[in-house]
Amino acid sequence: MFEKRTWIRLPRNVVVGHGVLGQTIEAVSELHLTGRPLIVSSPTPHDVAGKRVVEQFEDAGYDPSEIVIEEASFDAVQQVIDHASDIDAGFLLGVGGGKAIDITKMAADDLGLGFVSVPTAASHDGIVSGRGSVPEGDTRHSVAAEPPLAVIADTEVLAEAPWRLTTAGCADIISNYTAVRDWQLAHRLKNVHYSEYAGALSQMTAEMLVESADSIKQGLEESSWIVVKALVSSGVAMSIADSSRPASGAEHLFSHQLDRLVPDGALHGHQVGVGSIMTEYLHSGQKGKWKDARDALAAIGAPTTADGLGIDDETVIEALTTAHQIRDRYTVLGDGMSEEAAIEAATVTGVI
Ligand SMILES: NC(=O)C1=CN([C@@H]2O[C@H](COP(=O)(O)OP(=O)(O)OC[C@H]3O[C@@H](n4cnc5c(N)ncnc54)[C@H](O)[C@@H]3O)[C@@H](O)[C@H]2O)C=CC1
Ligand SMILES: O=C(CO)COP(=O)(O)O
Ligand SMILES: [Zn+2]
Repeated sequence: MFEKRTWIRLPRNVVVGHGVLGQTIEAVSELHLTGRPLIVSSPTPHDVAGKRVVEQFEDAGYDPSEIVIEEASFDAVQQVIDHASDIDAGFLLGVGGGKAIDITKMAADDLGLGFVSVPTAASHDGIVSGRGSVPEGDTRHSVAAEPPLAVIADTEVLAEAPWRLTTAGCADIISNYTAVRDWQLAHRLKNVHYSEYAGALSQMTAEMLVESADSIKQGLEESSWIVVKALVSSGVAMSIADSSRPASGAEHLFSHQLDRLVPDGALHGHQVGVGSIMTEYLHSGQKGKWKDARDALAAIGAPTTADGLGIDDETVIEALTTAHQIRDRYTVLGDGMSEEAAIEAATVTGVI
């Protein structure tokens, strides 16, 4: 008997473009959500977009409530759950960068409520995904979470965000190359399930972004358009796979480990980008494609070195040699790199 099943959860409305924040009510009312909206944001996103979202709900006769979270943690998720329960929220909107959006989607999952994603930066590909990623102690939990029913990505808001957030989003996409290579390796060596559709979409998204590098320039709203569409596409790949595998391999393990070692270090996208230069080298050796990864990152102005991340060489080596411990995900790091091999990889690729 044929027993395979797949259940792909995707947003119904993906609204991207100049000024679309002003269409929040329109995009949400189509979803037939009822009850009080709870708007979750962090301090800056609250100022640049959250307030406007709240005002729109007030003007439209809803009774919105809001909460501004300060950090990405399980405590913050709990704060949102408690607040939503206190006010008897009907649905949630996450307004901000990757952390605010992840916290909202995890809280929505727990509460069994609908969730709408309102990114204020094109900095990460969790905009659409049904995964939430929050550190806890020594580990990183990427858990199934409520995927957004709608995404409202205003390119005017995204273009006004600091440019480094956009280059971080580009680097998060460029890292899909190595993520897919790790996934294929895990499939061959460990029989991990591999989705051809999700793998191909993730890879194609990275290729299209790299091909558009010339049009990704500071001050051009068009750049935010190109990047956010790639982020959406990468998130869809994760939804198809029902896993972050298409967009998260060893380069992400490296970044998650850096987050532990240097809590206020560099942006997620920038860290995974530098990680992918080294893991590409580990996959294909000195004559392999690591220079392509480095050049693609350099072309859009993302860091390619430890210095560029503002992280010292020793910490890079420590993160590389311990990254395999962060979660049960087989990658090119196998059961761990020796210190000598890590120094070699980081030195040959010019990261340190
Ligand atoms: N769930 C998923 O599938 C994914 C989750 N992530 C997670 O997302 C997080 C990284 O997201 P980021 O956005 O890089 O970090 P973040 O959410 O900390 O944002 C970075 C900074 O940008 C600020 N910011 C956001 N919008 C702004 C604006 N318009 N103007 C000025 N400042 C603004 C934020 O306040 C924050 O200080 C990580 O925790 C990562 O693990 C990343 C990719 C996928
Ligand atoms: O950052 C991500 C994809 O870009 C999410 O991956 P993680 O599962 O490693 O948190
Ligand atoms: Zn990422």
